[in-house]
Amino acid sequence: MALLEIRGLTKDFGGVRAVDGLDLDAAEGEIVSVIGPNGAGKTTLFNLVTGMTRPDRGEIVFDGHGIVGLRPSQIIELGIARTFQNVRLFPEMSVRENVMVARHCRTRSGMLKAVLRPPSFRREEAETREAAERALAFFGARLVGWRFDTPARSLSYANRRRLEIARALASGPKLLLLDEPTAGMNPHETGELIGLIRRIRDEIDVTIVLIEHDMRLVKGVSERVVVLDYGQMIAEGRYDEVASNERVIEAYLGRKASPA
Ligand SMILES: Nc1ncnc2c1ncn2[C@@H]1O[C@H](COP(=O)(O)OP(=O)(O)OP(=O)(O)O)[C@@H](O)[C@H]1O
Repeated sequence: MALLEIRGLTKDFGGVRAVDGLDLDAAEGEIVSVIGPNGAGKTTLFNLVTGMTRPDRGEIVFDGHGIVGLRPSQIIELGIARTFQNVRLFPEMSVRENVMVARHCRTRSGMLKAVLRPPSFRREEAETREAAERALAFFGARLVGWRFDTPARSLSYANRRRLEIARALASGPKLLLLDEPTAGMNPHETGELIGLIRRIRDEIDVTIVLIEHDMRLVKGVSERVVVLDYGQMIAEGRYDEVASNERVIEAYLGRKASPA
């Protein structure tokens, strides 16, 4: 059984059908890229899976649970984490704190314990801190050591994007959704990210679905590529299969990104 099963997913915004009867699966441990021209419905798909938007029709089953109608926080607890197209961090909080916040969906202490700070709270906080530091260590030296305590706003753009991924990992997901992880990165940084995404899958045992316009990354990481256009899946397969598919080439003609 697939880890994620989407059936007949449909979402309208006024007169626009952003997602149109979509069926999509992701198997455990797979890396799937979702590509398509601007406005194809990719981000709406992520918003539907994470509970930020409610579908008009269709089913989303994750790890055996129907998740349509659950709150985003419940979906995170079940094991789906995401990053956003535009970086969304707490700029004044430190690098470590930004990641610790995400870990709180796995902790049990409430407000009262946070004020009284009994030993059980302090133990849990130490564990949260260690989990955050482990997630940050995934990026080599870039986000560790003295950077643990620097405010997120002082990081370079590429490091802020890395921090977002670390934060998503700290929530302990089974499924990681990355929305345009290379946006704003230079070719060298993109090259690094290709290796990193594979390492995350191999070492943390997480399934990854990503939206991406940079075809170098799509080619470099995907086991399967799904192409959307006007909310429908128009092609699916290995990168070289979809890149030479006539419907895909046609969908991209005259639009921004192209599957070269
Ligand atoms: N909240 C909203 N209200 C109205 N229309 C929306 C909303 N969100 C998305 N849409 C519309 O739904 C369609 C799909 O948008 P979506 O952002 O999902 O596409 P996308 O494939 O992620 O595009 P891009 O590659 O540009 O990020 C577009 O026509 C968009 O204008």
